[in-house]
Amino acid sequence: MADIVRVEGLSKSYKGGFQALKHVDLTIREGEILALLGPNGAGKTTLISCICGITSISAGRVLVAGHDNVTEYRAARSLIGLVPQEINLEPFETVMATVRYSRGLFGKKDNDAYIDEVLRQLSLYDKRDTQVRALSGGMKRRVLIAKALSHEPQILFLDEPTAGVDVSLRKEMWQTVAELQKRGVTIILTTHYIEEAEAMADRIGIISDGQIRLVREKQALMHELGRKVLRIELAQPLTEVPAGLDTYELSLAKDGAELVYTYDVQSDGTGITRLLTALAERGVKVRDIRTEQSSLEDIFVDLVEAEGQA
Ligand SMILES: Nc1ncnc2c1ncn2[C@@H]1O[C@H](COP(=O)(O)OP(=O)(O)OP(=O)(O)O)[C@@H](O)[C@H]1O
Repeated sequence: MADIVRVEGLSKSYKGGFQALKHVDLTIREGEILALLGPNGAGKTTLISCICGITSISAGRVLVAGHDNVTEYRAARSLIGLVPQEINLEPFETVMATVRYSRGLFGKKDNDAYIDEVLRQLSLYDKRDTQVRALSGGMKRRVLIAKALSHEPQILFLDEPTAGVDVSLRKEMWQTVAELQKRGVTIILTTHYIEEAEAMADRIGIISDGQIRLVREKQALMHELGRKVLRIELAQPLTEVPAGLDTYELSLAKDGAELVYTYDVQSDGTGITRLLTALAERGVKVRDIRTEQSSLEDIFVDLVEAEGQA
């Protein structure tokens, strides 16, 4: 996959001196969905605003399909659509007029056939003559996407597309984004919902404190992170892990009252039944068992904390 956006050594300090981005390097691949995941205030909005050229850069540069987004602003910007976090629509305008107006802002010639196509993609076509105020929240969000797509960009940035949105609308948005990707749009979204990154992204970038902590294929990340812990409460405490169980990743906790088995969720068999049988054969009596998923969230928090201390 070719690179469509390159961010090189990007730093951003706001007036007053606060440094929101610290030497960020990031490559976005053509056709992918990249989720930028990070806690509040991590710098996600600042990063996409800098890439889109609506916030000034303090150091470094951004290339959009080879165009520097400062020295070749127009060429770079014309390739980008940005869906902002806030719904800022003119309530009395119709859907069609709203989207047409956005296209005009980019100096593009009228092309209602294209806009109709975008509205169809977003299931808004039958609302094209409806005033924005009469739309549901989900439809308004799709109008924001239609506006962002109005000038035929190749890259779409979605800033927290589902913040404050209920579960069914969130799923609807995920579907919409997947459809857009199928049609060849490269998509970058910011989110602090881990399950959103998990559901949608090809790659996940984790950002905190103005720095990209890692960017990884989702599958690889889930593989690394998809570990579970089985806590086996023992009837009698042990002083050491019973012999002959080397194939299991076992440790003792709670002064030997608990045997902890860590296993990979992705592997075909978890080995739990075999482990429990092996324990019974060794006379180890089990009082209770419970599992804990080491979620993407745990790993995310661990990672952000560990990196923060490094
Ligand atoms: N215009 C501004 N002036 C000064 N500081 C700002 C400005 N905009 C953002 N910041 C600060 O920069 C940091 C990063 O903000 P940003 O909005 O990029 O974070 P975010 O990751 O998008 O957060 P959220 O998930 O809450 O939207 C925050 O500490 C924020 O307070």
